[in-house]
Amino acid sequence: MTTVKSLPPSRSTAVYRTVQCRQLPTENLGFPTLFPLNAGRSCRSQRSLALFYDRARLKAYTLKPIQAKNDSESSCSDNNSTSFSAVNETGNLVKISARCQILGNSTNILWHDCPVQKCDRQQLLQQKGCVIWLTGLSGSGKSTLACALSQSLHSRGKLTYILDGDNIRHGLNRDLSFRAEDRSENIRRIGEVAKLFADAGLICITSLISPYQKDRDACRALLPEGDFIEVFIDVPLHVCEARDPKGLYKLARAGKIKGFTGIDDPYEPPCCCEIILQQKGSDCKSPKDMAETVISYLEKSGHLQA
Ligand SMILES: Nc1ncnc2c1ncn2[C@@H]1O[C@H](COP(=O)(O)OS(=O)(=O)O)[C@@H](OP(=O)(O)O)[C@H]1O
Ligand SMILES: Nc1ncnc2c1ncn2[C@@H]1O[C@H](COP(=O)(O)OP(=O)(O)O)[C@@H](O)[C@H]1O
Repeated sequence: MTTVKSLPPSRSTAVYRTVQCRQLPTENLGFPTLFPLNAGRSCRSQRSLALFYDRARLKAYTLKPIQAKNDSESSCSDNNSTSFSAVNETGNLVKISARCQILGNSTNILWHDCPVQKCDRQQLLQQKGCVIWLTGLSGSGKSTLACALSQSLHSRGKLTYILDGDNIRHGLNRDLSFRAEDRSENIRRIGEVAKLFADAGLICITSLISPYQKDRDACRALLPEGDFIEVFIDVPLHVCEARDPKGLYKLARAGKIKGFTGIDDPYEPPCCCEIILQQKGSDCKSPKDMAETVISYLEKSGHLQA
């Protein structure tokens, strides 16, 4: 039977949010089946090393290589979650459930840790890093709210940064279109960047249509519990269309833009988000009032202090 190395016994029954699996050219580091079922044969090698870390307790240990005995039933399901058995330092068999993630096409990459960690940066900034994810139709007021929120938090001495879809499509994501797979890639990349900003200790505000639930969920899963705050700006299509500040709805209705969200491309409203800012009839709160609603949430959630 294999043994688990460097796995703190007190943590051994925790639910691990992410498991990164990769192969190393090292014998005796066996973790054969912690891979999606559709992974290539080479991924199932007996020489795979499972590296796992618990994002919720990032400070305690970031990445610990383990040796583990795979469970006979263990394999990643479609949503990449899995459970497996391992033997902890005290020799007890423990069950670990995890999300697993394959490290793309790269090989021989290990996590590098720094003694200055997220909690140290948060202490310096006197705030907690998080992502405020604004989602809604074009013209619903995402960019306006993002600015109002950033201004209001800035005036309270809080460090924020806005990732706006329009702007990022000028640079990092200039290669992406509005086809479904490109929208997903747009969200995935921005989700990863937002995660880095939150890890830096900033309050990162994203302003993207982000029309698909599964993409927003995937970004949520990148962050520790409570640090992804999804805000749905729930403004009816006819209101957004009447605003039409860029004239895009008009072009979409005229068939000059294909695949425009809300017209001939879907928008999936969040099924469970932290905050809904709703426009009721002709009554719409001012951007400043909406920002206050979000700030009250941040105050209660403790993100405005270290
Ligand atoms: N086909 C189509 N559908 C929707 N939106 C379109 C389209 N083409 C261009 N635009 C403009 O691009 C802005 C949305 O970019 P996002 O990166 O937020 O979109 S997405 O999240 O990837 O769906 C969006 O900006 P906002 O109005 O700020 O939402 C539009 O101005
Ligand atoms: N709370 C609000 N009440 C009324 N009008 C608003 C509000 N928020 C934004 N707007 C207006 O709606 C239009 C679209 O806002 P914008 O922030 O660009 O939306 P989005 O980024 O979602 O496309 C702009 O003309 C803006 O002035």
